[in-house]
Amino acid sequence: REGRGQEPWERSEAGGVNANAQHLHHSPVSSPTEELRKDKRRIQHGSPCFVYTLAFFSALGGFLFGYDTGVVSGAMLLLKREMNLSSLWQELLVSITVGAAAVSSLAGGYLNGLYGRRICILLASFIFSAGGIILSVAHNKEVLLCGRLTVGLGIGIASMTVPVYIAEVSPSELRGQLVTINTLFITGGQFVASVVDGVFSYLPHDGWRYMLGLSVVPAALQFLGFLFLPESPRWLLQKGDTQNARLVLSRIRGGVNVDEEYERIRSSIEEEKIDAGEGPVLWRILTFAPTRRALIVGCGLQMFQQLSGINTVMYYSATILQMSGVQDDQMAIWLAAATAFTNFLFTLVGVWLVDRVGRRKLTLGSILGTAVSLMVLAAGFLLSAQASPPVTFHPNDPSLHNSTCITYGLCESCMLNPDCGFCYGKNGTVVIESSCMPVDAASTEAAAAGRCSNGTQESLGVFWAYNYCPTSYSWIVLLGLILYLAFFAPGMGPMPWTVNSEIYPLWARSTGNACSAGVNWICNVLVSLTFLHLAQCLTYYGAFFLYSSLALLGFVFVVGCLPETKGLRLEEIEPLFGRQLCSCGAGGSQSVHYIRVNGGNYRSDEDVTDDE
Ligand SMILES: O[C@H]1[C@H](O)[C@@H](O)[C@H](O)[C@@H](O)[C@H]1O
Repeated sequence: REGRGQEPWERSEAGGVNANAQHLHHSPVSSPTEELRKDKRRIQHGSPCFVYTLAFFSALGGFLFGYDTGVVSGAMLLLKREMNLSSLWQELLVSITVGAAAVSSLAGGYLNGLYGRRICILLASFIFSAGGIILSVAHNKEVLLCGRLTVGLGIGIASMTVPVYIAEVSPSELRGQLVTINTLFITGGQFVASVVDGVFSYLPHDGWRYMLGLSVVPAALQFLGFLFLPESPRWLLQKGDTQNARLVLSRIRGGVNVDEEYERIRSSIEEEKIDAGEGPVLWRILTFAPTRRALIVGCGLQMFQQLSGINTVMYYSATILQMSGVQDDQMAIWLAAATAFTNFLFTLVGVWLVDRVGRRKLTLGSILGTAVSLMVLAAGFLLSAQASPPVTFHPNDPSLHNSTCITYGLCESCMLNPDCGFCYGKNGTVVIESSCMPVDAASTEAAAAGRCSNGTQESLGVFWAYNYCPTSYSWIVLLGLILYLAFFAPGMGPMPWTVNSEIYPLWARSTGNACSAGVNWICNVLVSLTFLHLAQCLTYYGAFFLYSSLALLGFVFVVGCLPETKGLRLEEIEPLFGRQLCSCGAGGSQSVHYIRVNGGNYRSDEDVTDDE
């Protein structure tokens, strides 16, 4: 398109670059005219009831994504004892799911283009069900690994298909909210997983079978639901199935007249066919400037979501809470559920805000707040490290002579070695007679030898701290954790998924989403696998300062590159990427509407106001 002299899309704010452009301004704050317009659209789109049903059944994919990634930590506590798992096997069982999700999300782009969204969702729910069954009947670690891999394949396909499907069936004024519901379901899945972990942790034998197997229920529900739910009308139209596309669109819109919407999608697909060029889709995306920019924005958002450390914070929330003085392990499990619930609750705020304040402002506020909260977390860890209690007691047990644990002089360095824990007594609030001991091979809840070989025994005045040090600055860490979730969950949690579902033209949508979801999963693996090493090299506060700097970098990226897509139709979004990448974000806050002027100049149904 570039260099053709005339852009098929014109920005009304562009200073009249093309005199043919019809334009429509509308203020970021809801004016009475805008409200009227919204009412008119609502009437035109009929009852959104069916769309909500579609969103619900699709978002079960998000629920399974959250459940299967969240449930494993609790299951692992039981599994490692029952199956005598080495730490290599534990790491394998946790990360194979995320790794498989990375691969299958990339493959999902191809499958989506070929077989459509509906078949992909059916496939994902079938794979989820199969994975759940394999996991619940597994009798050895190899079968478990196979189950975790299967579940990961389902997660990857669902993670890239569901947002695309919801975006394609939603009316534009509800799109942000409905796609964000998918992330609400992800965090809901993580919360339910943590409750299930809590409940079944009281069932030491086979409790993990229930934890891992319960996901079959929502997976089967989604599969059954999608047997009766329709394909995306946009995909049908793209494949030339015009009759079904019109039927489905009319069904989704509650039987009202869909001629205008249908024609608009059809003509935009026609135009895309001319624009899209030749060769593999990824190649075409990369060689066509607007889609290339959209891909950079989409992948960048997903990358910064993971680099700002959400999964580390979630995973280590139990540790963070233990630092704050929660000594009891059962209690820590329930407090981790409280963390997951907080994440869920603040995602709900995001659902409420996304179509009100828009994607750009929400993401900006969220990532800035995330960066500041990470600094608070880091400061809490720094102060705790500076006040770290020294090792004052060196037990004379010959079995310990080869252990590196006894070489540490401070709790801080002892705690950063995953093979060691801190064993201490208390005189009031003062730590006394403290030693650094190797951890028991069977459980991190006790030392391999000495006073703490039975774990914490308050009645004897003996305390065992694995992964944390007793500190009086823990409240700062706790404050940082709460602030982090409050800022991250409404914006940086859902927006990367929501924005990606809408920024690509139809021909590039599945491939664009596959790539950005792939980036999300790859960064997820990277961050989770490197955290412990990072903490050992840089300490906890160093690691969190690093995440904070990365979040600040993300802020700059969002300021420059993320345009506002609120209220625009999917067919109206591509031209937002018509300018240089770093200036794509500049026009975002103006909420300008675009109207296609190629061929017959289309008037949108909003072109009825006097501000034309
Ligand atoms: O958007 C989600 C959500 O924020 C989850 O809490 C997180 O675990 C995922 O990695 C992320 O993609």
